[in-house]
Amino acid sequence: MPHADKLVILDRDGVINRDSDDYVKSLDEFLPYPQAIDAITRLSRAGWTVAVATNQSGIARGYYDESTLAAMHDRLRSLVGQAGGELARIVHCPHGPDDGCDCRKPLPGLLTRLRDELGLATLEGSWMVGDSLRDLEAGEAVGCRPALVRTGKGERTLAKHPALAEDGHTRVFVDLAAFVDWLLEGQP
Ligand SMILES: O=P(O)(O)OC[C@@H](O)[C@H]1O[C@@H](OP(=O)(O)O)[C@@H](O)[C@@H](O)[C@@H]1O
Ligand SMILES: [Mg+2]
Ligand SMILES: [Zn+2]
Repeated sequence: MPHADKLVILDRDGVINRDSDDYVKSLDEFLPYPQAIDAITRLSRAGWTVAVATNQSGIARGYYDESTLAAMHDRLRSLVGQAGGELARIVHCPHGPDDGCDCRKPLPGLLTRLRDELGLATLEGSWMVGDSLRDLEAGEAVGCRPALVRTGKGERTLAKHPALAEDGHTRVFVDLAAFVDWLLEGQP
């Protein structure tokens, strides 16, 4: 049974796989970082629940479709599975900025969906790991602890919002592997 204090919610592009300013539009462009696959595996094998919450406005923009996205996520699940790990859920927002949905980060709709689907009463104390401010804002809206990684848009995020590194609340890591190293070190 998942527990909020042993749940890590990951942004996808720029955290799990290479991001692109031109969007990740095909299975060939979906390039998971090996360190991220290993990190997810280490987390899940240590008893943590790992989920993914990703904005995919490229669908609304017509750059790719749901079946292409599903193929990327099948690839991701199989890479993690082959490494001995597990992803509990992958949820995405297919909408565009002007669609007025409640699930496009920084709105927390993807995270409350994860909370409900995982049968949790709250996400208080869970981790939200992202490369963009909107990821962290979505997490904090529902009580998640924010962690920023420097991969993907992370360096750009820090350059635009330098206070994130000094706010004493947001943890900053070079990549997902470094976050998992830190998180698991602190475990009994
Ligand atoms: O980082 P996550 O949430 O997993 O996914 C981000 C992607 O959906 C794309 O989000 C877009 O933002 P807009 O949706 O155009 O604002 C751009 O930042 C793209 O570079 C990026 O690939
Ligand atoms: Mg991202
Ligand atoms: Zn949405």
